Amino acid sequence: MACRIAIDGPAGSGKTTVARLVAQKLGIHYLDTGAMYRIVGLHLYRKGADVKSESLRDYLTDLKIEYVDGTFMVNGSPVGDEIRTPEAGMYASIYATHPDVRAFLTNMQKEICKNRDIVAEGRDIGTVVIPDAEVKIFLVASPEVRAKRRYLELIAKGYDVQYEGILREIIERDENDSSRGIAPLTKAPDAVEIDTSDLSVEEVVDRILELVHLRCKKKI
Ligand SMILES: Nc1ncnc2c1ncn2[C@@H]1O[C@H](COP(=O)(O)OP(=O)(O)O)[C@@H](O)[C@H]1O
Ligand SMILES: Nc1ccn([C@H]2C[C@H](O)[C@@H](COP(=O)(O)OP(=O)(O)O)O2)c(=O)n1
Repeated sequence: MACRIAIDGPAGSGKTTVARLVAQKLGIHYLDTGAMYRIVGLHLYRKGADVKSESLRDYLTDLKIEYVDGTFMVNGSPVGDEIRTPEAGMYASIYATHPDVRAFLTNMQKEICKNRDIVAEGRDIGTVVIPDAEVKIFLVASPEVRAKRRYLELIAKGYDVQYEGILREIIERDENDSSRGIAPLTKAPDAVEIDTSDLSVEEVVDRILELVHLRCKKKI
């Protein structure tokens, strides 16, 4: 039986960092669903698609997303850092509220997660993508802590950002992601909540691994 680990939470709670490490330590697949929403968000923004349109399907027909050995390819080319900007995160959050975008990506994500040991991270993994996941984690941290982490991360990458602007963006995306009508960011009833505000990355990873060994029984 597969061991599927769902890690959900708001921006900057540590999902990507801990999910990659858990997957690496267990030697299993890893899926960053946020990257998929960022790819689609940037694509739709560049096409000038109106998120209020009834249908966005026509804008998605020429977007081929492939997932090859943990790397996303878009129309045959590997995805670059352009999806990691605060703007791309905001476009992702905006267009992620549209049912056509969610259907397009959720079907792909379910396929990738089918019948394999995997760590998948995002907003709706434990509630929509893998609702029967063996392990469900919901990471939380204060907006200020998450903004500071994202600010330091972007500064280290050479982006010219201000902490106050990042805090505003984080709060706006939190509101967007948790108040939308479809697949909102919310803790699944059977998810284990971990407040990462005062925990190191290693401490968060260790807590998740303890749950994996408990819930997945086999030592994967
Ligand atoms: N527990 C933690 N303590 C300190 N820094 C963290 C912790 N978890 C993640 N970070 C750092 O915060 C930044 C954002 O983490 P990330 O994993 O991208 O969050 P998310 O995927 O939830 O948006 C990264 O630079 C990461 O190294
Ligand atoms: N499973 C997912 C993953 C991301 N999204 C949307 C909502 C998020 O604000 C954006 C960007 O997600 P991403 O995980 O890359 O953002 P952070 O790394 O948490 O800052 O995409 C979603 O609606 N569902």
